[in-house]
Amino acid sequence: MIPRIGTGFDVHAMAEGRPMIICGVTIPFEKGLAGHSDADVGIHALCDAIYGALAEGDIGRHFPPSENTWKDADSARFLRHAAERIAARGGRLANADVTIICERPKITPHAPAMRARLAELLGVGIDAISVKATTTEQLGFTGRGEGIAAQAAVIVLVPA
Ligand SMILES: Nc1ccn([C@@H]2O[C@H](COP(=O)(O)O)[C@@H](O)[C@H]2O)c(=O)n1
Ligand SMILES: C[C@@]1(CO)OP(=O)(O)OP(=O)(O)OC[C@H]1O
Repeated sequence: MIPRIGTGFDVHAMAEGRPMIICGVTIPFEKGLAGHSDADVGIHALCDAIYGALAEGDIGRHFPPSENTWKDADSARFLRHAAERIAARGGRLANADVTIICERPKITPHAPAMRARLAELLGVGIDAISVKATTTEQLGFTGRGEGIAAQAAVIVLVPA
């Protein structure tokens, strides 16, 4: 097997009256994230990292925002698809590392549940999945609480 790296990045704006769903976990918070789907910024970055590792485009190619089917869609659907693409190539996910960038909500208390959910969706052990967080020291749109960013990196092993 040969290792292929992939990276992903996503941003969603904060919005009133929406759930705050990050890495498949609903977090109690006064706002949520706006998007065409459920706006799970962590899963979207992770999907893009996997598609990138496979050189199979990005989440918008597989799930176009122009298609009403994906309105308010559970992003678990997208991550399962990314996992299926790894399997279709005869590969396996070696590891994934997701970073959530925001001041609030605090992510660390939810990181164990997030890791467990992502591992379940990807069909890998929890040790293969990392979820961590950082602020931007109150700078920029994340610092002002206008939105949340996420970045992800993966190593996918594929047959030579
Ligand atoms: N939304 C966040 C942001 C950060 N954390 C945790 O706090 C630590 C310190 O953050 P800095 O940006 O000051 O480096 C960070 O390492 C995380 O453990 C968090 O849980 N949720
Ligand atoms: C996930 C999709 C699905 O329509 O919609 P959004 O929730 O807007 O999320 P984004 O990260 O902008 O990716 C684009 C779309 O593929």
